[in-house]
Amino acid sequence: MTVAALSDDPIREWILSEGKATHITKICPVGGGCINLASRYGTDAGSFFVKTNRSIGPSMFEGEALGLGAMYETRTIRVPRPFKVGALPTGGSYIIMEFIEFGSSRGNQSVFGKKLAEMHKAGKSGKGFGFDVDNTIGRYGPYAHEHRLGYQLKLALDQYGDSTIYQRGHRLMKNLAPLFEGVNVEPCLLHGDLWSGNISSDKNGEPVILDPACYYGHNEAEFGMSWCAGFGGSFYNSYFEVMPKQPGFEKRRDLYMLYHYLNHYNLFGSGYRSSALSIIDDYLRMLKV
Ligand SMILES: Nc1ncnc2c1ncn2[C@@H]1O[C@H](COP(=O)(O)OP(=O)(O)OP(=O)(O)O)[C@@H](O)[C@H]1O
Repeated sequence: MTVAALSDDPIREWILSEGKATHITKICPVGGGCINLASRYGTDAGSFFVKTNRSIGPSMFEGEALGLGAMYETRTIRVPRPFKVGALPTGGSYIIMEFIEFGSSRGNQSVFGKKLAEMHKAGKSGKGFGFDVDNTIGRYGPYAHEHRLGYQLKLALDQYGDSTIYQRGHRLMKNLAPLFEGVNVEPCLLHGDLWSGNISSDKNGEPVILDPACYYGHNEAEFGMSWCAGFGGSFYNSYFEVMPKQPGFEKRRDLYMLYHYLNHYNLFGSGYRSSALSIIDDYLRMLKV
């Protein structure tokens, strides 16, 4: 067996071979991200956007590339096309993707709603719920709530010893059926982490979404971050023209937010606890359980 030597600079190597550039004109840092180092590689074959991470192996970027690729293939909303993920010789990993020239605004809300709905409609799963890899937001199986909510509840118990959240959350999970009466939940391709930091527009004003945590799930779960996404009336109106609103949508809205509040509680601490607990308590009261 021959083992290919890890190139000194696999990013450069890819750009100058499969990337079809003959030379790299300049490399500029791109600000904004907190976790990874981002750069623009300018070449005679156009620009490439590259993120590197010094400590984590390629798995995180593989998840990102699979998600971007799945969304890209729907040919609906604009996302950067992923090109290559690999390991760095110094440890860590990189992702190379299409460079997008961003515009100054977030773009037209009603176009955004329509395109997002088109993605949900086109991105149907052949394999049920979940995704091929564990991405940064976590895995999800056919019993969506048990997997996603159950995972966050267990984390709150293990991490903070929060048995109140854990027990009440489980009581809610066992009693969700009335919220889904008459609803046909089909797995759709979701961005999975749709808040304003991941929503932008290109220089033509076309909406662009970035940094996904994709999975196949109920389309309504995409609005679980709406408390920091700023979706307005025109966004929802055009969304529902393509993906009609299902009965009981309003009753389930907080349930899908609960997952993200719990995730924030687990990641960032007790500031998010009361929001999560009050959603759980409101449902327990409403469902009389
Ligand atoms: N495909 C792209 N083309 C051009 N610029 C991009 C592209 N993707 C992201 N950017 C810009 O690069 C910066 C960092 O990107 P991003 O937020 O994806 O990095 P990150 O470190 O993975 O994210 P975060 O820390 O927010 O989780 C942002 O300012 C973003 O606007």
